[in-house]
Amino acid sequence: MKHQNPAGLGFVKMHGAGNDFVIIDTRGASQRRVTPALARALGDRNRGVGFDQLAEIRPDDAADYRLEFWNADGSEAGACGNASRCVADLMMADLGRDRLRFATRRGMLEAERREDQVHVNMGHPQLQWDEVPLAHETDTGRLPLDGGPAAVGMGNPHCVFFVPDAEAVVLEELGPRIEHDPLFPERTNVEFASLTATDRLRMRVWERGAGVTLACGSGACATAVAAHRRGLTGRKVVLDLDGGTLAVDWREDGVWMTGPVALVFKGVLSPDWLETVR
Ligand SMILES: N[C@H](CCC[C@H](N)C(=O)O)C(=O)O
Repeated sequence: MKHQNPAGLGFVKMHGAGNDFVIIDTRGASQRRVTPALARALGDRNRGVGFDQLAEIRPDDAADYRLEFWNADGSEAGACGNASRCVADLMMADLGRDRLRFATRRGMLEAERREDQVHVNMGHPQLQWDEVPLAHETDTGRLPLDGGPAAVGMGNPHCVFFVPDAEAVVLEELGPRIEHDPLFPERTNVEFASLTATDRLRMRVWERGAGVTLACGSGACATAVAAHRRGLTGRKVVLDLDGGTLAVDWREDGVWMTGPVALVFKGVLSPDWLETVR
């Protein structure tokens, strides 16, 4: 009865504002670790499970746990705000706590449950360029820009464009061109935002390694930081993304981000399927 083989790998599927994740806990000593090939295979929405990012929970001496993030194309991401909130929601329930600390490639981050939402401190932004010298046909008149784009790091790279109407942007066309522009040797996530009120932005995103996604937490943080530095908004902003609404508050201690989280299902990857992953 090979389908009852207990060597399958358990996972949890969650999403935050439609930004969807597979979460795998590999803290157990005998657990199979995530590899780029496993991330790519699992990220396949036809032959795998499908996700925007895969979050791997690892042990950590100084924190409650460590998180590694993988994109659907098998590449690694240094940060993922929405997956951080989803995993924190799970772990807080497990640990019976309302706050925790987790280690990531960009450093130690913290999360808190306040009322029914999980807030995560994404750390301080890394300000690269307030205006990127991007020589692109983005400014052809088809997509008028409100100034050049800004480049903001949130542990991962973001290139943020302010445009009069983010809805009009053809993400599939511009996103990959900017993602792969030689100005960004590690590629970049790409955001388009327009101001809809003094404290509100409409934002759409093309993610490095994942393509169009319904939301992006670190992208929302980067966009809020860029909007404030450009004098468009204060330090607290609400962002309406394709899959829901996120709120960002750039405080003294870092950029806090919050929004909804949902547990979709728990599952077990079959050993037969795992065998096919090379
Ligand atoms: N969805 C994520 C960001 C993924 C970024 C990833 N695509 C990268 O390569 O940096 C978030 O909520 O922050």
